[in-house]
Amino acid sequence: MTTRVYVDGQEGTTGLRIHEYLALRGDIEVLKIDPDKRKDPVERARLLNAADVAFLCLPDAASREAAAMVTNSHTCLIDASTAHRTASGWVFGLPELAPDQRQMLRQSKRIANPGCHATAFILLLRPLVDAGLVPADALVTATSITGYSGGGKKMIEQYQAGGDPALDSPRPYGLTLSHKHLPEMVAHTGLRTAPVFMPIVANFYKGLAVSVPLHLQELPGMVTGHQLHDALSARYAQERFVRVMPLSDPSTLEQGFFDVQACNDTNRVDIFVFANERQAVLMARLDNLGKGASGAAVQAMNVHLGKDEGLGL
Ligand SMILES: NC(=O)C1=CN([C@@H]2O[C@H](COP(=O)(O)OP(=O)(O)OC[C@H]3O[C@@H](n4cnc5c(N)ncnc54)[C@H](OP(=O)(O)O)[C@@H]3O)[C@@H](O)[C@H]2O)C=CC1
Ligand SMILES: CC(=O)N[C@@H](CCC(=O)OP(=O)(O)O)C(=O)O
Repeated sequence: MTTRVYVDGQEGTTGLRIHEYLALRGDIEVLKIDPDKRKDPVERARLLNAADVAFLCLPDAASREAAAMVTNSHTCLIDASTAHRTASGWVFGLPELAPDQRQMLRQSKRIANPGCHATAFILLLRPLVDAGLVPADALVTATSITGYSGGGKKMIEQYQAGGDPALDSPRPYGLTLSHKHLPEMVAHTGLRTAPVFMPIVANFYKGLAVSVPLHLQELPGMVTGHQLHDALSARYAQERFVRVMPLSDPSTLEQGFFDVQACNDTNRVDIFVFANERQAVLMARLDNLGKGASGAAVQAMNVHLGKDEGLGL
């Protein structure tokens, strides 16, 4: 039996990439909206209600509007926006979050997929908070380096137009210290306090790496880099899309520089612990359009439908 899928926001960065994944599948019938009607509420409502699964690849306000248009109990919504990530009644679309997450995704018709920075941050911290190695009341900081496609169509156009020398160098942002991913970072790690979070966008298309520095002496007991690494390795041992790299990854240290783009065109997250006796830096890298957005959305659909989680890449 084929699954009928509609992508609301089909012309956007996330929507287009989801279509590329769906095109590889024989078990999916894609419901397309006439391009002239793509913002027509009547036509959108018709297709949203006709779909078994509908992806919302829209700005937050339009996602809330789309969710309200679904009047049947059958359609499963998978929202890529920030609108519902901590909302009650919605399950967080990160299968690797906790042992019972897949079961919750199977049962729910409302799935809110994580933000790209948040995916990396949560996958680093959640197992360590659960294991008591990082206490829930720890005060944590995080930096993220991201490609410009994370900013959607407008930012992509701005970078690709060229001619603005300010865009040549990396640009820190989120300097109001209220980035939109902070609520989900708190809600899904178990941390009580939001991290000080500084994202940096740079002049490359895609790829993202979040870094979390830790002073080991500030953690309870005598936590070592080995323990942090062991806890992450144990949690993700059975996860096909999360790879925990060797402690203080020798090949990265040999190169001397971290490659932010090495997960591009995959649905993978690579996790690193670099450590000495006093300090550690946790790092997670992913493709912001893959595991950070469209790949994750298709994976969540596969989990919901009880299908193989692979994306057919
Ligand atoms: N890019 C990324 O790395 C990630 C993005 N996300 C989230 O996914 C969502 C989509 O992001 P992204 O694809 O980057 O954004 P884009 O700006 O690339 O695309 C958004 C699309 O939504 C369309 N749209 C806007 N309003 C409406 C409406 N009322 N009805 C129907 N369509 C509408 C836009 O149309 P038009 O073409 O006319 O502008 C556009 O095609 C956002 O909430 C974003 O935050 C999540 C994770 C990562
Ligand atoms: C470079 C850039 O601007 N990136 C976006 C994040 C993209 C993402 O994950 O987005 P959503 O939360 O919108 O789903 C940002 O930091 O706001």
